[in-house]
Amino acid sequence: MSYKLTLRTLTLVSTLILALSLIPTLRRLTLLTHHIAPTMTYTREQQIALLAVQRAAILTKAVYKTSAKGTLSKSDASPVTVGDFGAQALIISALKHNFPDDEIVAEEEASDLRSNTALRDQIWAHVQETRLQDEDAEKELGGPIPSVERMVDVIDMGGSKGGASGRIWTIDPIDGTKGFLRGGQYAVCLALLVDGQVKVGVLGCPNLPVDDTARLEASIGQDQTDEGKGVLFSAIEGQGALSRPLTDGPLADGKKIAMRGVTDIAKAIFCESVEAGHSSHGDQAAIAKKLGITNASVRMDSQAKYGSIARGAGDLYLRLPVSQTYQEKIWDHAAGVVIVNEAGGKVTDVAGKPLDFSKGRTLADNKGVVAAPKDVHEQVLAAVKDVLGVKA
Ligand SMILES: Nc1ncnc2c1ncn2[C@@H]1O[C@H](COP(=O)(O)O)[C@@H](OP(=O)(O)O)[C@H]1O
Ligand SMILES: [Mg+2]
Ligand SMILES: [Mg+2]
Ligand SMILES: [Mg+2]
Repeated sequence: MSYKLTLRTLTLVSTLILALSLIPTLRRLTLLTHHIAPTMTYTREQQIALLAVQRAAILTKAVYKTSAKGTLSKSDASPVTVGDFGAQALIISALKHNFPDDEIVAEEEASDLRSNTALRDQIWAHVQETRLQDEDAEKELGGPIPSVERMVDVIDMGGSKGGASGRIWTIDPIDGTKGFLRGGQYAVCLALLVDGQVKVGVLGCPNLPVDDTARLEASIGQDQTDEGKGVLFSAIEGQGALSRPLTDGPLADGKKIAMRGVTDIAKAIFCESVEAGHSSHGDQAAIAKKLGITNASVRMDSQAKYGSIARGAGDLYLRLPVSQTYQEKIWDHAAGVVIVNEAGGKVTDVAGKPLDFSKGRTLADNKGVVAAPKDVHEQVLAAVKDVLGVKA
């Protein structure tokens, strides 16, 4: 009896010792699956980004339909509207709820709203009204912002300096604000940088056709209807690029997109900014001519250009600098670049260097943008260098 008891005690003690000795290994394993798995796949980040962009686009569409868009002129004479502020508030609120430790580089800041309470209240009215129809998805984003004061504070949470380390989200709540005001193209843009590399990108383009195969059309501005319009582009580094309809309801499934194979560069469709002050239409025309391209350029505002070439509606996007001092902003390119790369494209500056997102809020080490299918990028870049060289 006492022998049996000792044996049982011994077995119990040794099982206990074994279990205790396994704890560090088990803990390491859980940490591994917890930390490495999500950051390697970025599925959750993409899901939240898609929903956040979708919700922000619902707001911008509602603002577009109102006559009072509350346009202010910023210090660089560029416009900002109720739509830009409201979309930024909703996106930051969703990011803070899901990823409280991540940094945020966003285009807008709230100082004007602290003195202009009329504009602040106009934004608040839209922010309060905007919900995702899908209640679970709305909950995933943390639900509504609780007060107008909180909304103003949230808008100001995008002031990170950016840089080469850690997780940094970058937001352009309305890219192509001038296009938005004209009824042209605009995009709600969100991307995640990890140690200076773009890992996830989402573009919401309410005025592009849903149909990935629709012919690319110049879109300077017209009265927009929602009929057949609205697309969400997304990409995770190394996992391809997707498009899906941008609706007000539950997220549709994504479809893989790819750039067109260009066999004859003379037949390529190239797109550029509407605004002549944002890129050199003259240099771009000279480059197209050098490549034998006779089709007129397709002019449209915003990163809708990146999305359009990524799905093969166009082929090239040229953004040649107009000024030697202007530095491109990271939020104007991050999402578009990962989407084009993942669709089989290549994006560099005019010197052939990849865009470097690790330099802070701007692409301080780059000048201009040349985006093309991988196979023809070198040929396009040679024409760019030729034209710029001739000018110098
Ligand atoms: N001088 C300049 N050169 C290049 N880009 C400029 C510029 N001045 C403003 N921009 C940027 O051009 C963006 C629009 O690009 P596009 O011409 O392709 O539509 C603007 O984004 P916002 O509309 O978000 O302010 C703004 O950041
Ligand atoms: Mg702006
Ligand atoms: Mg922009
Ligand atoms: Mg903007």
